[in-house]
Amino acid sequence: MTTYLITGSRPYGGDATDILIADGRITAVGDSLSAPGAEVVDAAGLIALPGLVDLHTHLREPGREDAETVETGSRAAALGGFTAVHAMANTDPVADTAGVVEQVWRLGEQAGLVDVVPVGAVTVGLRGERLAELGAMADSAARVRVFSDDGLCVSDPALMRRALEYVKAFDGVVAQHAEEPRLTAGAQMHEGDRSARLGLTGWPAAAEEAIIARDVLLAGHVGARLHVCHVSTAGSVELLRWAKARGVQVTAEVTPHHLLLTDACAESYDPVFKVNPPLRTDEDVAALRQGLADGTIDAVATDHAPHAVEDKESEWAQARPGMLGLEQALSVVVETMVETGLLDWAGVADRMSVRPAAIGRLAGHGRPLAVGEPANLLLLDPAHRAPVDPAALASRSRNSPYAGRELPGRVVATFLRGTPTVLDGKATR
Ligand SMILES: NC(=O)N[C@@H](CC(=O)O)C(=O)O
Ligand SMILES: [Zn+2]
Ligand SMILES: [Zn+2]
Repeated sequence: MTTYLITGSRPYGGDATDILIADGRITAVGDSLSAPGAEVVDAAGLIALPGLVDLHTHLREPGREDAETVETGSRAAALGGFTAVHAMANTDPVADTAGVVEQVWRLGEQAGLVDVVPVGAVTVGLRGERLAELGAMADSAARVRVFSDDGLCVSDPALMRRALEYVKAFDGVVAQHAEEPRLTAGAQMHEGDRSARLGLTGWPAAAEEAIIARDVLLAGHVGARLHVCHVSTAGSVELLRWAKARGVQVTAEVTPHHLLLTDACAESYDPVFKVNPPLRTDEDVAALRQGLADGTIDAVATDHAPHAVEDKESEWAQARPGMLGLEQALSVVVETMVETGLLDWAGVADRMSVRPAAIGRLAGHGRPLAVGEPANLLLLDPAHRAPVDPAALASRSRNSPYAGRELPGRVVATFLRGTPTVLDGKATR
């Protein structure tokens, strides 16, 4: 393995120093390190952070390889500074057996750009009728710990309770897509003044909050771990704060798009802004940022949801919900959380690496930048600003809500266990 000497970067935005990487680990951190034979990476002016961990990625393989594959999604992830991504189970076939999760895991190993960690479905075929083989997926080579029917809500409370009880046996967690389906039939966007004016059926905040309220009570009752996917409303943040204060083992994530964009985007009728849960109001965005800053929301997760052109470029009501996220996630967090003074760089590392790794029980990720640790890290140029060009994305899909928008920060390099997956801003494979 090549030895790398990263010179002059600022770990967690602190003082500039050198980092030496050998045999997949960080072997020295200090000033003016010398390492004969090492490949030198000049990182003056760059911030060093632990490799990012995404709890919520749609890689679309198997089934929709025209929209994304494990390989193309892994490349997008590496370019975004990620070293591990959780691959959601709403594929075709659904990842509800040991066979499918092992297939996804192997495809990730072959691509070799990030650790692809499969999420297992909670119910067979995401149908919400009976539990999938959770134990077999946990025991498989993929070692599944996160279970989710994401895309759909486990809406039956008795089934949700049984799933929570079941995953305790292997320290698993149920990641809930909180949407009471009886309240969102035909919903197209956030329910409020704007949806009324635009004539689009609304998705009320209460549809999300009702499920979160129910689920934190269930998780508290059975003593299990619950994770709430893509929290989008101020009321959800309040419920999470209440549940955590009562000692419920609940964690939650917010997406970059819910930190930046609002339902005003729907005025354009451009379906690139159609997503579940929908973009909400300015007040919701402010509460989500505050909740992430104070730790009520544990993590940023992308909900990277690639869609083929024919599924996205249609009229609003026909378009599939979901937007790309991996390649711009860190930039959006820099704009919404760092440049606003809500989080420092250590806080970014905590919410995008340390805590998501802990929630997914990924031992080798979310580790400090310190001697002896696995060399999973990224180098970011915080001064770089450029408009997003969807044609330049590594994802196979083009449904970026940030097209043409200028965002701060550029990932210059990513290392996965000491091997560069990105150098000079380009994927190495
Ligand atoms: N977020 C979305 O709007 N869509 C996701 C499913 C999901 O995350 O609920 C998808 O799979 O496309
Ligand atoms: Zn979802
Ligand atoms: Zn999702």
